[in-house]
Amino acid sequence: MLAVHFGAGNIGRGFIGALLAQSRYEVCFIDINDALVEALNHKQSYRLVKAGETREESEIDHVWAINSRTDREKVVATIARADLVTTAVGANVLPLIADLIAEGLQKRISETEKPLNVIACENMIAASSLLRENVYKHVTEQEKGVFAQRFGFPDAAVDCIVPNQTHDDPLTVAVEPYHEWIVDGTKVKGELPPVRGMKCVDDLTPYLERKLYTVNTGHAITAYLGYACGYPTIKAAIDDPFIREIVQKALGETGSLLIDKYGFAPEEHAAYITKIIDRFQNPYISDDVTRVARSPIRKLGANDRLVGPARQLLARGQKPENLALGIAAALAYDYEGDNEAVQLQQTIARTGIDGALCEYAGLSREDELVQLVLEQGRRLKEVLQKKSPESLR
Ligand SMILES: NC(=O)c1ccc[n+]([C@@H]2O[C@H](COP(=O)([O-])OP(=O)(O)OC[C@H]3O[C@@H](n4cnc5c(N)ncnc54)[C@H](O)[C@@H]3O)[C@@H](O)[C@H]2O)c1
Ligand SMILES: O=P(O)(O)OC[C@@H](O)[C@@H](O)[C@H](O)[C@H](O)CO
Repeated sequence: MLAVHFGAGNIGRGFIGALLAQSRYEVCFIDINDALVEALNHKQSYRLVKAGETREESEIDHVWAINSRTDREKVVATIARADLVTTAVGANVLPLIADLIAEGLQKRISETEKPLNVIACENMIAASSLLRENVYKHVTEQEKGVFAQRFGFPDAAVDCIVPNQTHDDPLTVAVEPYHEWIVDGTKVKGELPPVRGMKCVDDLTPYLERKLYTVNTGHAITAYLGYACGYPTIKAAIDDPFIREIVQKALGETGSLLIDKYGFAPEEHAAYITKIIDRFQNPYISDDVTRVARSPIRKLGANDRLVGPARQLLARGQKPENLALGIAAALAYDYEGDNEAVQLQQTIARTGIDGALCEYAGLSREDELVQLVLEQGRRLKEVLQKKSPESLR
């Protein structure tokens, strides 16, 4: 079996590609990073390290790669004969790879009637659906009919922390031992050849929202508060009692939303939160706050991990003060190495915090959430000033 996976980065090599290879797929990575592609083709394997107490190591083999910038035709031909296509390139990149996937699927139609599934493993609600929408922009009306019958774009929830890292061998990747990969089984076309660690469900939304609004909400707030307090890593940030308390309370807020919407058992959800905070404290992983905080404009999106649950809670008559404090911290994120942070700060300088929330989170100036974020922004400033006036950015 052949899997084509877009994005040979942290989650591509460390999680999706590794599980596929361990499930006896030959994995063809598609990337635009020359050095990575060359190294994968040279070695055709890489080392996977489980960053836990026992530090298990294994060799992932039967892998190779294509550079989609220089070898488009090869990518198209490989998609045409694949048994599965997956992505982990970043949500913002999905529209940029859609034309290439469309071309591969067009070629496939002329060669075989076999169905194929394309699963976007990105941190957002309905990433595969977004990819499908973008792929359909590149095909004719007539082709759309065949595409709809033959090609599935099941949405998915993926969870495994893979930090940025450097090793002597740049292909080596260390990942946390925990992982979860849940796929919307109702959108699968034909048979999905089994993948170790992948679970298909009939109703993905509760799992997807539980993951995004717990793991990623907590992670983002830890990162933005950690950055504001001058901590370099997620572990250092979550070890700070002030940050841990805010994160715990914010996850209490999203928890009440998730329990209310989907009927999760409160004790089980509390255990889920505890487990996640433990994962942030993993002493065998060093995860930079700037990785987790990356792309603050995307993270401030209307349905994303911060504003998404906060809006829903307000609509239910609840006041998510700790989420609002997390949003205020995200708006303060001014790391110069992050293009979105730079753009965010320019927008704030031009239009104010409320203007930025209107532009990026789809809110209006009168929205209760905007007022709550402004209020919590003042609280955050006071806390930080008391904590360490000299570290206040
Ligand atoms: N790292 C994690 O802990 C984690 C966990 C779950 C989900 N995710 C999600 O997985 C996705 C990837 O995250 P990551 O941490 O692996 O990022 P990463 O930066 O390590 O990897 C992304 C890879 O995509 C490649 N890429 C960029 N543009 C491309 C293009 N046009 N065509 C082909 N390849 C392209 C990059 O060169 C890079 O190798 C994101 O959506 C992220 O939210 C990450
Ligand atoms: O990948 P992002 O930028 O959406 O979010 C950063 C982290 O929160 C994320 O990568 C987590 O490590 C991951 O989602 C854990 O499963």
